[in-house]
Amino acid sequence: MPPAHPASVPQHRRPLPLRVGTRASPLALWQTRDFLARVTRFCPVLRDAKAFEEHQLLTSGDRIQDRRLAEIGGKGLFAKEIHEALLDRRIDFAVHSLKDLETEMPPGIVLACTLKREDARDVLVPGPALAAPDPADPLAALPRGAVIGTSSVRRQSQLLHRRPDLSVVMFRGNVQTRLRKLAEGEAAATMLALAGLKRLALAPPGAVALDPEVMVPAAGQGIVGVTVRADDTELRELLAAIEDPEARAVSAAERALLAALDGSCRTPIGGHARLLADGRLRLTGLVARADGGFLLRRTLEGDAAEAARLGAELGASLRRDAPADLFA
Ligand SMILES: NCc1[nH]cc(CCC(=O)O)c1CC(=O)O
Repeated sequence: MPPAHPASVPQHRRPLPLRVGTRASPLALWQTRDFLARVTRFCPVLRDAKAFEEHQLLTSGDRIQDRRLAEIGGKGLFAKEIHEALLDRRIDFAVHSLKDLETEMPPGIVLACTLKREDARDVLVPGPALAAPDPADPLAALPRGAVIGTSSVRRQSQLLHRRPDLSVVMFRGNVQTRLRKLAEGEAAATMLALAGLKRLALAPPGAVALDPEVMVPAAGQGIVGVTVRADDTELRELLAAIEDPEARAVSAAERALLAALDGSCRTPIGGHARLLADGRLRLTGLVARADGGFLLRRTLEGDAAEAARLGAELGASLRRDAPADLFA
């Protein structure tokens, strides 16, 4: 799809500023400001310094720091209060990390725009006591019995499947908090999304990216998504014009996979799609047990125009062949 010509962007007659909702973490703020910069490049009438007003919102996911997301209700927790602000008309649109956004939007809210994907891979970050891992096989290099900090059941299951000798301690908080815990020796290494590190211009020494076939990323990882009220035609048109069609296709596949598998938010699930040179789409899905004792990974290729159908099909196939208790 060719990028829409700027002339097709609607003139904005509505009162300014447009109010943008965001979480307050450094990563969320970076993503929000990057998004606003894209909008103003595309729509010069919004270049005015007073065109946007940033509303930082505290979500349940930010408040609850002592438990796994999987235990307290999963993804929706980073978006609930933001959805409420949209529906209450306290904000006009909101910027999210797509991987923290539930697959089904609440009534009245739509995912209007997905931005160009940053690197979707996870990285292994060694703490100060560890030698830099071998980039060819980073997980093999971890010392026997080492303690790895993560609170993601998806990362934990894939790590323990490969290395049952390792143990895992909970690491929550934003990217900076987790790096501080690592520096303080709470774990020998941790795993983070490369996208977050790149956006924050952080390059922890020894960090190595993990092959997405070895550590299947989360659905939507590295993609920023923007939500608006379904009835806000004007903003929906503007946002549709700056959408990245490739990000829309891969996220449609990954999110349909997630939706098809989503029996319980405690289930480790991975989903990663990429567009091939011939316009086809290749999707890898993973479902596992948190302790790594069971792990099923499958790949499917199909027409990128039918990304969501492909995701649903792969999700159904994984679900059929995984133990039923994973979806209880
Ligand atoms: N769950 C927190 C979160 N949500 C999005 C990112 C990274 C950026 C992205 O995936 O777009 C992170 C940090 C991490 O997982 O290390």
